[in-house]
Amino acid sequence: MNLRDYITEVPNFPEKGVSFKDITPLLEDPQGFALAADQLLDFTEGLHIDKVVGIESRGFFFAPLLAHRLNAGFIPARKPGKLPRKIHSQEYELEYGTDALEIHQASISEGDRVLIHDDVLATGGTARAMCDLIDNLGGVVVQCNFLIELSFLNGRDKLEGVPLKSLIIY
Ligand SMILES: O=P(O)(O)OC[C@H]1O[C@H](OP(=O)(O)OP(=O)(O)O)[C@H](O)[C@@H]1O
Ligand SMILES: Nc1ncnc2[nH]cnc12
Repeated sequence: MNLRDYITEVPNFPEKGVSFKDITPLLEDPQGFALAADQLLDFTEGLHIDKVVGIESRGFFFAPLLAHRLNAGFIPARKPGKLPRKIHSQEYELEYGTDALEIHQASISEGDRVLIHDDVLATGGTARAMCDLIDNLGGVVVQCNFLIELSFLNGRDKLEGVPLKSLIIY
């Protein structure tokens, strides 16, 4: 099976006009899961990576596995108010209003080479915020990788200069 065959498109979720890309069938299938993990890892071939940042919540499905296989640390980027120690925060724009992502300040050291992983690149606001957060802490974003890219939303335009890789492009 092709990776795309594991994704179910759900029309009008979570709101009218949105075609939601549901990755849970891929997660539920051991072959699909392994194929996706292997191909995400292939994207990082030849790169030295110290830390893998996964974005809450769907970025948490693969980021820890990638970190383990790369012998790198896993860093959860969380929605506000969840992390107990000193944090760094970055706001980003949603269709209506703003949200923010936070990581522990101590999680990134100056010069750390960081892979950012999330399930979907849509408008790019989330990934841009994450890149800015890592930059501000002195880390170097060596790649952002995604299971799915919704190319018609032009997320790449917000991430100019950042190496981007996506497994499935709509
Ligand atoms: O490129 P963008 O337009 O910023 O959108 C992409 C983000 O949207 C989804 O997360 P969501 O906020 O729905 O949260 P979830 O992972 O907790 O479901 C997805 O998992 C990405 O993180
Ligand atoms: N259409 C979509 N499907 C799944 N996740 C998303 N995140 C943002 N847009 C999405």
